[in-house]
Amino acid sequence: MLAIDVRGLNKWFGDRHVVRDVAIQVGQGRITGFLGPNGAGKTTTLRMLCGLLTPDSGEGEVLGRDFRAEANAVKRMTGYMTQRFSLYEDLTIEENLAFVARVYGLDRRGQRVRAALEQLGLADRRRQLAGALSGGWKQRLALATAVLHEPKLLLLDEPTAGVDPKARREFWDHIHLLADQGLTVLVSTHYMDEAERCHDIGYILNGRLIARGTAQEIIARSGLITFRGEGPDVGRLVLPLSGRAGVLSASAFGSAIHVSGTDRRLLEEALRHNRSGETKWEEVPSTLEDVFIQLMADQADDRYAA
Ligand SMILES: Nc1ncnc2c1ncn2[C@@H]1O[C@H](COP(=O)(O)OP(=O)(O)OP(=O)(O)O)[C@@H](O)[C@H]1O
Repeated sequence: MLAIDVRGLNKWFGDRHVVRDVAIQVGQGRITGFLGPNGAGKTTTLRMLCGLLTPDSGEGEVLGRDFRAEANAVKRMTGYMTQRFSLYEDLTIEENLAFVARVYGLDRRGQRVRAALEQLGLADRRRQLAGALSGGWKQRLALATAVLHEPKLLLLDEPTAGVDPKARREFWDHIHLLADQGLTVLVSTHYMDEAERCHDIGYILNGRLIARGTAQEIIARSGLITFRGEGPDVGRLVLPLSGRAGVLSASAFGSAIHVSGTDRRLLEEALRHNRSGETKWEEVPSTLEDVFIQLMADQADDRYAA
């Protein structure tokens, strides 16, 4: 079942066309990550889908409603967790939840607060002041407040920026539990590890949705071939390789470099040319990061062409 089925989505800010003819379908209970450079139009797209921002054009359904005519109904069924979520630092976890429940005029308040505390593993800490919590726990509380009204759609804006790896993992485990219960999740992110935890990915560039699918599908469709080079000072090869024909991207990963392209012959020729004898090359499966680096490089080329 589709939670989102929208086409022809456009948005202008003044004379700037920031979302261009986006068509998108999202299955119910799927977690979809949206990636793309700063200012690409991710947040604007997601806010329009959730009824938080009025599009200039577009038609279709979100959560079974006409997403433009019934934008308010869609908005009410959406939970929104922004990067800079606001909590009341001098209230406890439980008081924060109870406060949000009152502000939104929710029914069954006590029951909802108890359920959210349980669901997100906050019950033992419910009397702790929000201000005294670590980043990971604050973020979990923010998630609890975002789902208190039992939304059908959850919008997360770079949800684990600045959170340590253990807390990130636990946060994502909770997101998956919510999705398993039918919640559809849209995530805007710059982090590859977050993207890899999503079921599907959308890549937005200059307001256009240019890649869509699972990580594996996007990697396969890119046709990207990647070689990994290892050896002493291998990082110094990044610059000379970057300029060569057939090399779409070259970048350092720890003590190795990844060199990618779509034309095998040209790529191998470039590597042969830079062979120093000390560098060992092996072909490796392209990663999502390799593909995104290439997509970003394409954008740079577009700019030069414009
Ligand atoms: N309310 C607004 N008024 C005018 N311009 C806006 C408004 N909101 C966003 N923009 C512009 O629209 C473009 C797309 O912004 P958007 O926030 O959707 O990008 P993004 O892909 O989410 O970027 P980031 O990764 O930096 O969050 C940007 O150039 C931004 O400056």
